[in-house]
Amino acid sequence: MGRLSRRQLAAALGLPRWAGSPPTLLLISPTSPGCAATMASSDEDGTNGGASEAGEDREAPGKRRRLGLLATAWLTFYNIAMTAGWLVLAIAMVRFYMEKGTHRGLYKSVQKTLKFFQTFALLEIVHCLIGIVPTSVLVTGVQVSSRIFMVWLITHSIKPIQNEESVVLFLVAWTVTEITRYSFYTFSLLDHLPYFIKWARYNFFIILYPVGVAGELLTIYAALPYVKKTGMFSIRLPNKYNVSFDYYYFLLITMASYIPLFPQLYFHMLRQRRKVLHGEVIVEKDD
Ligand SMILES: CCCCCCCCCCCCC/C=C/C(=O)SCCNC(=O)CCNC(=O)[C@H](O)C(C)(C)COP(=O)(O)OP(=O)(O)OC[C@H]1O[C@@H](n2cnc3c(N)ncnc32)[C@H](O)[C@@H]1OP(=O)(O)O
Repeated sequence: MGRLSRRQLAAALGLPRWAGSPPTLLLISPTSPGCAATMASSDEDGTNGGASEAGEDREAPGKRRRLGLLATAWLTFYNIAMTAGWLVLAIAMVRFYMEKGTHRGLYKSVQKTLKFFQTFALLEIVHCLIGIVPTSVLVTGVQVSSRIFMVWLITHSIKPIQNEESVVLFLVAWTVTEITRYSFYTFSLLDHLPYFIKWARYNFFIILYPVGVAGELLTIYAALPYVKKTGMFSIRLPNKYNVSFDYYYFLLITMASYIPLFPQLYFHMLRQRRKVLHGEVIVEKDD
């Protein structure tokens, strides 16, 4: 029996063709002079940019690739569940605010739903790892882990900050983003993507990303005095393992890490926006 190529193997397993090592891509924009920069960026961020094969089945940017039946069914279920979860959260937040007229107590009233659906999003890293979505593991990993960190190690663990305005800031930014993003994926999978959803997916983030990040940073900042005072999650010397860890300094380092990481995610989304909304054509170079 002859050896299967990576593509044949992926097809046999019902996985998309980008499973395994991604092909080298060129992004060519017929309308934009930024072609060289775009080429570089696609390689830099480690994604295949959602590109498909050159040749007879080359697809337009943003057009969905063929997935196995099982993968499509799972992703459709996952995206519908996530859209519904974040919609429930949005409705609960609006109702809370309309009834109470204050943001105080809002986090407490929605925390269970938030924790459940944000933690469920860890599956997104799995989706990338097993190759059923073509997003970069690194980009998704940073995005999801920073959210998990905010939910569990900051807001859940540090009760005195739960009523900060900054918590509402990131909650609103995350909620609007996720309703848009998961409904975008759902409608794309069903091949009925309304233009408004596509437009919203690649425009809302321009405002929501900085708003969300500002909310996250201000919340961590508000947590600092409490963490310093209580020494929570910190390990002091001497101890039998001879290890020390200071959560306060860890938080300072985490805040500083937003400086290099956030622009990368933001520019990644701006590149995706150019590709999907402004139709930069993707040509694959054979590897
Ligand atoms: C331990 C502590 C660590 C702390 C570290 C701190 C540093 C943190 C620094 C930065 C922190 C950022 C924090 C984030 C805050 C916020 O979220 S604020 C609110 C605003 N946020 C956003 O706007 C988020 C934007 N992010 C995203 O949209 C994505 O999450 C992404 C991961 C960045 C990926 O986007 P993109 O590259 O556009 O890829 P995809 O949308 O995933 O699309 C690629 C193709 O894959 C298909 N696909 C992906 N997922 C699915 C799915 N679930 N179902 C079906 N299909 C999917 C998608 O359709 C695309 O396919 P094609 O169209 O065929 O190409």
